[in-house]
Amino acid sequence: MKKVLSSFLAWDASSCANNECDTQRGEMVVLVTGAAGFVGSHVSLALRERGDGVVGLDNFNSYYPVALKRARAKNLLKDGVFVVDGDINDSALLERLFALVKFTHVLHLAAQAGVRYATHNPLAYVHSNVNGFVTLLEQCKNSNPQPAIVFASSSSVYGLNDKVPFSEGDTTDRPASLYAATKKADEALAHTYNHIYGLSITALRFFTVYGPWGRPDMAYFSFTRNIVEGHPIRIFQGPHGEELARDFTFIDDVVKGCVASLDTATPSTGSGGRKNTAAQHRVFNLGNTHPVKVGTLVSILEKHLNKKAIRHIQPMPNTGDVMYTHANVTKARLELGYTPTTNLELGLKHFVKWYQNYYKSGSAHEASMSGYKPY
Ligand SMILES: NC(=O)c1ccc[n+]([C@@H]2O[C@H](COP(=O)([O-])OP(=O)(O)OC[C@H]3O[C@@H](n4cnc5c(N)ncnc54)[C@H](O)[C@@H]3O)[C@@H](O)[C@H]2O)c1
Ligand SMILES: O=C(O)[C@H]1O[C@H](OP(=O)(O)OP(=O)(O)OC[C@H]2O[C@@H](n3ccc(=O)[nH]c3=O)[C@H](O)[C@@H]2O)[C@H](O)[C@@H](O)[C@@H]1O
Repeated sequence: MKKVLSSFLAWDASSCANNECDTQRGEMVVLVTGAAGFVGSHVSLALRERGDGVVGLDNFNSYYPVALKRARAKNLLKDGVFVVDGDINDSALLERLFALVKFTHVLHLAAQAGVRYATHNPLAYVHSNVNGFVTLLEQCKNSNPQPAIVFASSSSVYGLNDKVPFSEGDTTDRPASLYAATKKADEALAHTYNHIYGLSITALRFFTVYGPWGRPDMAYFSFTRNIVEGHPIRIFQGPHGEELARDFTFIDDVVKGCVASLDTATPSTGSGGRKNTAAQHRVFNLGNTHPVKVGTLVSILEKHLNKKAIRHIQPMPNTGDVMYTHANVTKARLELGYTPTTNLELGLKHFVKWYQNYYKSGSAHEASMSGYKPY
């Protein structure tokens, strides 16, 4: 594997041997799990572009078209980021990877995402989001040096809370979906590994992220496809006819939040499984702070696509959705300098432009979601 990796990596791993990297100057060596995914591919590129060392890890599963994941990985390779094809549950693989590369940071984005699919395949969530996370934490705990960890939690942990906007200190004990419950478990596990082993861990609660190279299972993407192809779309509403709303957040803003979280992450204080002193344990909302109704999102898409949607208004299925999300990002602004700058109108314009250009190639139509049709 060393030979394979070294031939692909465009940075000098030896300069970061013995943990001599100065993270304040951006000289980080980052393992990005889920690097072939939507958020992972964007952050990997951003890190690489400013000169950090990046190695990706992704199992290229078929939850949505594998061709899209392969296309993202191909783009990354052009910029010197090699994505290892493997599972975060493979502890032997992780051990070999960490022996080969002295990671200063781990950006952990690999997960089974999607709220409603959890009712179809709950064990996929337990496999990747719970077992996989513990396997990765164990590897980080046993590494010397121990990398600082930043990982993706989710706005879904706020569950059935109706106090808005959501702040990090709010309770998260009423998850509405199994997906949310696994993200809540991740946050609890992060606390434990910080408490016992001194691992430095930051949880980022993303709010419905969208943009170019996005996820075909998400509403903005599947709506676009259906509008273009002349198929109806289903718009869910609450039990009393209320419209659902989301704090849709553009990918570039989320990338900035991820990079700032890595830049401000302090090193872990344990070594080789032993704790020395308490290390950093943080939680941040990364949202847009302006919730938009799903029907309004559809109207914006109609405008950018110059085509009307066939709207079917339906009761929200009992599959884990919440009515409303809204982030308070004061904490992220103060500690990370996070300020979202792209509104939904502009962000969807970027997405539609990418969609129209990318789909000319047609390659994202390949593969399947293991027979699962979410919409
Ligand atoms: N996109 C959003 O709106 C959003 C919102 C909140 C939280 N999140 C979280 O952010 C992270 C990234 O989300 P995304 O939208 O990029 O999703 P994504 O599905 O595009 O990316 C996740 C990647 O992880 C990989 N993966 C899954 N299980 C794996 C395993 N066991 N081993 C190795 N690789 C594995 C997948 O192949 C995929 O490429 C996820 O943790 C997700 O739960 C996303
Ligand atoms: O912020 C989050 O934590 C979550 O954001 C998204 O989940 P979701 O908000 O459900 O995103 P979409 O699947 O794109 O749905 C957006 C909205 O459209 C609605 N919708 C979805 C699908 C559909 O056919 N019709 C419809 O009205 C949903 O009910 C929801 O209100 C991601 O898919 C999750 O992985 C992530 O954890």
